This record gives sequence, structure tokens and C-alpha cells, in this order.
Amino acid sequence: MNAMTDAGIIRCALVGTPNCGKTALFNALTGSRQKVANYPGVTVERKAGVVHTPAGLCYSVIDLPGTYSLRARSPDEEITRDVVLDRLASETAPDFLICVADATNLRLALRLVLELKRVGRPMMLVLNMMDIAKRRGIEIDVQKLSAALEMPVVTAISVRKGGIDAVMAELDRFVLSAATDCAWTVPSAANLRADQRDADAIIRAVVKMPLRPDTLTSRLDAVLLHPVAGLICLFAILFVMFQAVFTWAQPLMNLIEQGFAVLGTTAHDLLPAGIVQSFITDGVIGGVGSVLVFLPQILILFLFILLLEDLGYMARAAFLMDKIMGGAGLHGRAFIPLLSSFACAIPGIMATRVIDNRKDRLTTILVAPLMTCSARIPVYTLIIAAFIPDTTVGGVLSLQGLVMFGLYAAGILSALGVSAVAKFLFWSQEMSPPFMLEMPDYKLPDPKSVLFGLFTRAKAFLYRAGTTIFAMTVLIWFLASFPSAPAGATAPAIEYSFAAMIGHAIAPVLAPIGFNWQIAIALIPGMAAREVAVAALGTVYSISGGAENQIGHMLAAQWSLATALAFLVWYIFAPQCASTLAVIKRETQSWKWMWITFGYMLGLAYLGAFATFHIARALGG
Ligand SMILES: Nc1nc2c(ncn2[C@@H]2O[C@H](COP(=O)(O)OP(=O)(O)OP(=O)(O)O)[C@@H](O)[C@H]2O)c(=O)[nH]1
Ligand SMILES: [Mg+2]
Repeated sequence: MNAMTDAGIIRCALVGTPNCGKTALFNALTGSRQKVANYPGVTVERKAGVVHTPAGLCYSVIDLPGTYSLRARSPDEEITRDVVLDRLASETAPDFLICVADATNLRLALRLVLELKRVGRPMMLVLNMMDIAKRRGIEIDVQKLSAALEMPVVTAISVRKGGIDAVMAELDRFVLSAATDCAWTVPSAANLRADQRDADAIIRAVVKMPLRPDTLTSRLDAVLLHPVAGLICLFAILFVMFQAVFTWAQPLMNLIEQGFAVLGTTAHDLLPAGIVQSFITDGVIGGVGSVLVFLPQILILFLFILLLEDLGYMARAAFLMDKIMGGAGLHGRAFIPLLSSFACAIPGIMATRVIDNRKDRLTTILVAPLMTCSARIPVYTLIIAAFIPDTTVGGVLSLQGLVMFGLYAAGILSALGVSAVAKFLFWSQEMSPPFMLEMPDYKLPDPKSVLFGLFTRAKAFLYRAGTTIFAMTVLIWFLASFPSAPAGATAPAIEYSFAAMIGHAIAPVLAPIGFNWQIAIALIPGMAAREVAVAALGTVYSISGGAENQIGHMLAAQWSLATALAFLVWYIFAPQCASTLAVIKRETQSWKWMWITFGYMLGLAYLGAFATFHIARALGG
């Protein structure tokens, strides 16, 4: 037995139907922390890790997107097909396939195993989710199954690392032998039906189903998938989510804000007046601190998204929204990518790989950046807190929360509008394939994995604050501080700086939408990350305005309501994120779609802000 091939370590690949727990198994085997969630299509790219077995062998393991057949339909399934069939120039084929199957849902899983056998590589089958199978009273004769499939079969509970020893033991037993010839050909519908018949026959021989089937999922679905009650529940959930983001976070945000205020005054008092003091108080604390305040809101948003994902609700929401979105030219499959875009458009755009039809996928990519990503939260919150009174409507709903909800709704509605227009302009002739998505069973979220998800998000946000946002803040501070004011100058020092020169140069273009030069200078570094605009405004205004540490108060004193509203509208639409544009280029493999996205978003932002500014001013704002 020798796990080392001439080319290096043995390579195995995890293959299985969507949502069967491949990534959970991958994480358990390799100690990685890849994203696991309860809906089909979580993994959309290949991820590699390393396993060290008890016998001291070392394997490389690849986690792959789920698929029902190697007859790949969508870009994520193509990745699985290409890895399994050795079609990638950049990597050698896996020596060993670890098939993963959801033990509670074996029909399509076994059909895939039968198809994979024709690839001619050594294989094993991991029956995952055995905890749920046992609870439901599903009995599987593992030995008989192994004999029928002619491959080792082990059981596992991957989320709790159950059965990992058995998988490792199989890896230790594995003897590298030459793969037999690949007999796989693209299966026709008749081939798939024949495989399904064989799979069903095996299931009849080895699986004993319980007399009383599990009804919790179907009872919940009777309400949650109901065309009317289901939609009401969905909107109620989303509404509570947005209210929560705004109201629950407030006490924590106040605390962080006070912390930074104390830090700012302490630094101001301790440091001698001059460049260093200005850098620390205006640049670092005023800039980065102003963004860090928003951590609680971002975490509350993620808490909701993580809970919905783990519960198994996402696929239901997608199903409910299919009709509504279909009216606007969006496919039901677009829902999960679009909802993920509330966190950030980048994973959202990558998640569109599960959409098989190219035009549906392009439409989704085109509108994903209109979803309110978490980087807009700081901008929205800052402006809302400064300009919208903190009152309640009807005694319960916070007005500020309602405005926030309105901004989210504006993003969603404009996405529907843009996709309707895109459908009309680019592909009015084409029909979308029907919506098909397997509904996962409801599961109670695992607190550990939810906490870990929150921790990862917090880390990513802090990392961004410490790198991109910090770097941009330092740049702005530098531009706003140099050259310093000449002796005997009367205007504030910043008026003589590079920032003012650049800002004044751009300002005429932005004047029609009510933006002053301070906003102009905040928008450019805002391309690196949307939150930078908040930090930049903080720095620019604290340098021009003196000791006041509350950006909100400074803005309220200096901007008209019309400008503030125009600024909010600008942020609904503006393509203020270079990384999103780069991902669009990568995922569509075309500059054309990147520029179309950039162009239409910029156009909408300018027109929207222009209209808002002038209407608000006409109304006296
Ligand atoms: N109860 C239980 N849940 C599991 C088990 N393995 C995975 N899960 C859950 O099943 C869901 C799907 O797990 P993933 O690992 O994301 O599935 P996947 O096969 O990688 O899915 P895709 O990447 O979408 O193809 C998650 O909610 C997991 O927490 C298990 O053994 N028992
Ligand atoms: Mg996965």
C-alpha cells in the first residue's frame, strides 16, 4: 500500500448531489471552514484541502459543486464534470472518487453513483446524514448496498464529524491501481431512466422505509409554501430583518461610538498639536472608527441570513418569488444569488453559476449589484441618523427603520425594473427553462456553525477596515492635509489642500445633483469600498470642521436635506465598487457586460440623484 503516486500525493474528489453534505464532510476531513448551508448550490467552485490519515498517509481532497449528473447544465456543474472527467489542463484527474449521498434521499444520489461508475475510477460511497435517517426510522443495509454497488460504503454524520474514522480507514485501505478505461458518454434521457430503474431496484433491496413518514417538513410547507400565506410570511421575515438591522444594533453602536469618541479626545489631549495628532485623531480614529461603528448592524444582517440559510428556508423563498420575479424577467433560481447580494454582490454574482440558462444568469449578474450590500449600510445609516427624525410611526415602527426599508425596497424594485428592460432589449425572444430546485428538509440551525459564520464575517469586516478602508483613509487624510495653509491664510486649512483642488475640479459635474466638493472627494476612494465614503467624509469634515467628532452632526449642519436625499439615491444605484466590476468581468468573461453594468448604474445614479435633489428642493428640502 502506498499513497504516493509518481506525480505526488493521491488525489480524491468529493462528488454528490447538491446539499448532501459534501462540504461538511470536506471540512471534517481537512479541518477547513468552507461554507456549509442548507440549500442546493452553496459550493460553486472547486476547493482543495489535505487529509492526513491515521496510517500517516497524505491525500489531497477536492470539494466540488453538487450535481445530479455529469451531463452538466450550469457553470458550477461543469466544474464538477471537468474535474471528474479529467478535462482540465491545469490539474490531473482525481485518483479516487468519494461519492457522498444524503441517506434520507437516495434515489437521485444512487443514480449519480451508477453514472459515476462508468468513469472507471476507484470509488467509495459515504452515506451522510445518518442522524436524520436514524431519527426517521430509515434502515439501510450497508453491506448489501456495498455488494450491489461493488464499492466500499460507510455511514457518516459529517456535521458532527461522525464516521470520519471510517472514511479515513477506507482511504488507508485504498491501493492505487490504474484506472480502468472511461466508459462514460453523455447520458441520454433513456440512459438516465435506465440508471434510475437500477437505482430504484437497489433501494428496494437495501432500504427499509419507516411506516410513518416524517411530516414536520410537509406541515411547515403547507403554510410556508402557500401562495398567499407563504408570501406574507416571507415579507414579514424580510421586514423584521430590516427593522432589526436598524433598531437592535443601536445600543451597541452607541457604545462603540462613545468608545471611539473617548479614544479621539484622549489621543487629542495626549499628543502634541501637529501632524501626528491630526493623523491619529482625524485620519485613523475619525476615519476607520467611523466605519467600525457599523459592525453590529452588519452582524445582525448576517445573523438573519445565516439562520435562514441553515433552516432550509432559502429554497422556499426562491420558490415563492419565482412567479413575481418571472414577471420581471428573472428566474426563480436568481433569488438565492440576489439574497446573498444583500451581504455582498461578489458571492452573489458567483452564486449565479447555479443558473443554467446563460441569459437568466447574465440578467441576474446585471442586477445583483443593485441589491443593498452590507457596505451600503454605513452610508445609509449615517445619512438617515443625521437627517431623518428618530420618531416612531404608529407607535411601533421606527421611522428611520422605515426609510432604511425603503432604500432596500428601492434597490429590489429597480433590480426588477432593470431585468425587465434587459429582457426586452437583449433577449425578448427566448423562453426560460422552468424553475426546478430541490427543497431541502428543514433543520435546526447549528449554533456553533452560525456563531462561526458571524465570526468569519466580523473578521472579514475588520480586515477590510484595517486594510482597504485604512489605506484609503490615510490617503484622504494626506490629500486633505497637504499642502498646508500658507501663513496668514483666512479660510480653513483644507481649502488649500490637494483634496480641495481635486474636489473643486470634479464638483461642477456633480453640482447639478446637489453634491459639493467634499462629497466629490469622498466618492473617488469610495470605489475601493463603499464604506470608505463615510470614512472620507469623516476625515474631510473633521479636518475642516475642528474637534467635533460626530460626522452625523457635521453633515446635518452643512448639507441640505435635498443633498442628503440625493446622496442616498446615488448610493442605491452608483457602481461604487471596483471589486464587483472585476468579478462581473471574470464571471461573464467579457468586458462588454462589465461596462454595461457600470454604465447603466452610473446613469441611474446620476438621473436618480438629479431628480431627487430637484424635487426635494422644490418641496422646500
Ligand atoms: N443533520 C445533519 N446535517 C448535515 C449533515 N451533513 C451536512 N448537514 C447539513 O446539510 C446541509 C448541506 O450541507 P453542505 O455540506 O453545504 O452540502 P453540500 O453537499 O456541500 O451542498 P452544495 O455545495 O450545495 O452541493 C447543511 O445545512 C449542513 O449543516 C449530517 O450528517 N447531519
Ligand atoms: Mg458544498
